[in-house]
Amino acid sequence: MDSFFITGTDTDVGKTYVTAGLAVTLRKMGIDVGVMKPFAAGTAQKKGFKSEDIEILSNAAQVNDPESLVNPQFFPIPASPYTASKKLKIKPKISTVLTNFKKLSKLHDLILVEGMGGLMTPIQKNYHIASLIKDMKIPSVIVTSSRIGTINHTLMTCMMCKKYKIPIQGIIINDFENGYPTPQLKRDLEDLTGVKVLGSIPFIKDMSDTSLNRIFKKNLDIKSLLK
Ligand SMILES: Nc1ncnc2c1ncn2[C@@H]1O[C@H](COP(=O)(O)OP(=O)(O)OP(=O)(O)O)[C@@H](O)[C@H]1O
Ligand SMILES: C[C@H](N)[C@H](N)CCCCCC(=O)O
Ligand SMILES: [Mg+2]
Repeated sequence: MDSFFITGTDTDVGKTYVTAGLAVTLRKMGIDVGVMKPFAAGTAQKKGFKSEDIEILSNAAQVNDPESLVNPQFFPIPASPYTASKKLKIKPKISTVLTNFKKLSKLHDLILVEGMGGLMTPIQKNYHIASLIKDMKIPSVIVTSSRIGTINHTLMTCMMCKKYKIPIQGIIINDFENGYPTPQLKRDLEDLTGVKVLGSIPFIKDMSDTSLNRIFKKNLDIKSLLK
């Protein structure tokens, strides 16, 4: 069963929320889901995982994989690995990330890998999130918002995926802020990109398993995701 790299049009577009919802829904279908966030950045949590994203994803997938495996590198400043590693004079651990991904793939049926920022977030000078997806040899899922302006961001992201020859399994609209009506946005994005929109996720008030499973089963074409 294929793993997926959940990328997005930007930071804060909802990759974590969408990946968590997918993890719960696939787990409830009996799939042994693993999660990974190769690189994370920001203010480290005082307890548990440094990255809040990893805490959310591990809870959603109900896995006990160690932090060192699921999040090989955490940068304690809110920036790309390229910027943070220059500032902190440390090297991004790309080979560790790829080794860990292989290890996780042996432990679970599939891995949901969450990116960081957008597709062209630099990890080092000539190596971006897009390069990492290529090296992981897995298809992408693009999370986009419904905000006015999302069409430009989504088209650029799809074009760069095509340039890097990264397969796109589908686009997921994260409709948590007011913007375009989602049926119109779905129609326009599919027409403009030729990529299937797998569905649209509304504002999520309750991140419980029951709530996420209900919302994602109702709003997403999971069959197309897994085909
Ligand atoms: N569907 C949603 N319902 C409610 N709030 C949402 C939703 N999606 C995103 N948010 C809000 O937006 C914030 C950013 O979302 P999220 O952390 O998923 O972004 P991200 O793309 O994972 O960012 P990063 O690049 O830092 O990993 C969340 O903390 C939450 O407050
Ligand atoms: C700290 C933030 N929430 C993300 N995790 C990192 C976003 C990197 C963005 C790089 C860029 O400016 O494009
Ligand atoms: Mg995130």
